[in-house]
Amino acid sequence: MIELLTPAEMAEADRLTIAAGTPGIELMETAGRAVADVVARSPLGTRIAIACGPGNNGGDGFVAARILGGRGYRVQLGLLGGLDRLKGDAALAAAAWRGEVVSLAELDFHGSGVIVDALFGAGLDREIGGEAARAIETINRSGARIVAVDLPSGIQGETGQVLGVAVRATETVTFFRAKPGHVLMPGRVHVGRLTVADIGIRETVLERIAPKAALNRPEAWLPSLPVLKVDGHKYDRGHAVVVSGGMTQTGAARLAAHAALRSGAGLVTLASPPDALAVNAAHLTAVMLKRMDGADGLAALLSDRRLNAVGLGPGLGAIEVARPLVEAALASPAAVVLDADGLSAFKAEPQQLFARIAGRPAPVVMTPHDGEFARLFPDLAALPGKLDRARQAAARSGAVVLLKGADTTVADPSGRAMIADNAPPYLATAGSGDTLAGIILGLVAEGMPAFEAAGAAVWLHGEAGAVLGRGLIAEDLADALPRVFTRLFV
Ligand SMILES: NC(=O)C1=CN([C@@H]2O[C@H](COP(=O)(O)OP(=O)(O)OC[C@H]3O[C@@H](n4cnc5c(N)ncnc54)[C@H](OP(=O)(O)O)[C@@H]3O)[C@@H](O)[C@H]2O)[C@@H](O)CC1
Ligand SMILES: Nc1ncnc2c1ncn2[C@@H]1O[C@H](COP(=O)(O)OP(=O)(O)O)[C@@H](O)[C@H]1O
Ligand SMILES: [K+]
Repeated sequence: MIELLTPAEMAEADRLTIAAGTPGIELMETAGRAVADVVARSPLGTRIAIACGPGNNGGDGFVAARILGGRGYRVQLGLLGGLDRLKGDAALAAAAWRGEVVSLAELDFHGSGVIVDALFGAGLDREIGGEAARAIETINRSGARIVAVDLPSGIQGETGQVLGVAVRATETVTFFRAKPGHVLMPGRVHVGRLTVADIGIRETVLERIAPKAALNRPEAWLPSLPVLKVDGHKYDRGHAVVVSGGMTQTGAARLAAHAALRSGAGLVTLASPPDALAVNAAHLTAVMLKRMDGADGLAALLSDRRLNAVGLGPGLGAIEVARPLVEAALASPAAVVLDADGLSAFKAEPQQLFARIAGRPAPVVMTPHDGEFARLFPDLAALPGKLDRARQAAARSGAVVLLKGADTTVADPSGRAMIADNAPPYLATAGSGDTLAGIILGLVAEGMPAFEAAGAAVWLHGEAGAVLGRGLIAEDLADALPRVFTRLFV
């Protein structure tokens, strides 16, 4: 598991380490050295400008300046505010710097090959303006290699939001663990290449801090992926149902059904309204087809408990059609994956949806994009942090919430969360979300717990996109899964 620490959790890691006997200045020395090591990938002779802020982020900058100067680099250091404003470890680091200290405005950004951004890190707590904002704009226009200390200044560590203006770094060096703001958008774009440096904080502090957010990597969910038994049977792998829309909108459900079969369900049945049976029949092979007469038909189908997971929403249709079907699915004992029209069907009365989820024995996974999210959670949609949005939505609804995008975030009602950073932009194509819903459904049908299944599906979907490359269409994604699974196990 690769934990992501909020700035507050990182400060706690710092505090616990200092309390256990490592002085703060030692952590700062190691942090500054890690920054210097990254900067020193540029050849000797490169001019280096170091922009320091008034807190400990600036302190790291002073340490890096001293180390780089000692290695023979030509270093110029500029400080925001006076030296007398520095406190604690930053003041100690500044006292050890023997070179000149100029003002930020005097720093020769344009004549430098590398700029070290040590203005603000974890302590940024408001919009940047004035002299610091002007310096950041100049840094961004400089054309130099930009190495940010901890976070690109202006990026909020918890949310990845830009507070006013933010450095666009070539590389960022952070300490101990990445922060959510390194992977959430737009932070990730400002971070550039991320190095996570060991500064001597012990792993054991994580037991005390118990962070609840992690990077979406196989370590986060692989232990929950069902292991196939040598003597296994398809009936051991679950039977998923996908509900089709009417005659002219059947493709989305078929994409999901196909993906569910690829991702793990032993059997998949497409439940089709009578008018769409012929068109569905013409397009299905391994996926089975069953006639479904409205919500009563779906309820009857799902009364067979072997059908243990149902997915609905893609192409489901208008509210009058979609809502009774979703209600029937939620009244069944099956796990439910709700997407697209299945979510929008409750936009006028989201509480009705949450009331139906509450107390269900089987899990519900909801997979909104931003638009669908805003329909169900209008007040949460304005929150600045995607992690916070997903977590609060999960807590309110009782479902696992998967909030889509380049930084797809999955959260469960207890606050556990994972953020993905492996999705290539060509995943943004029609039907891609339908496929994702199907992948989740297949994994849940196979017996994977819902939170882990949602996380695994996002990662698999992203990897499938990466394997296929530019030009992919949604139809290809599920068919790339065997290759992704193979890579997962070698
Ligand atoms: N934790 C650890 O383990 C380790 C942490 N380390 C390092 O410490 C960093 C965190 O240091 P930090 O807490 O001193 O905060 P930091 O980012 O320097 O900024 C605070 C200063 O900026 C100011 N300020 C804030 N916003 C502003 C704005 N918009 N516009 C203008 N001013 C603004 C604020 O001023 P004030 O609010 O007092 O006016 C305050 O002076 C962390 O990122 C890492 O690099 C390492 O040394 C090793 C171990
Ligand atoms: N810029 C992006 N980079 C990576 N993945 C993206 C990006 N934008 C969207 N996606 C992904 O593409 C999929 C689109 O899903 P969705 O919006 O439901 O589309 P559709 O309804 O057409 O299937 C989601 O998995 C989403 O996370
Ligand atoms: K910084």
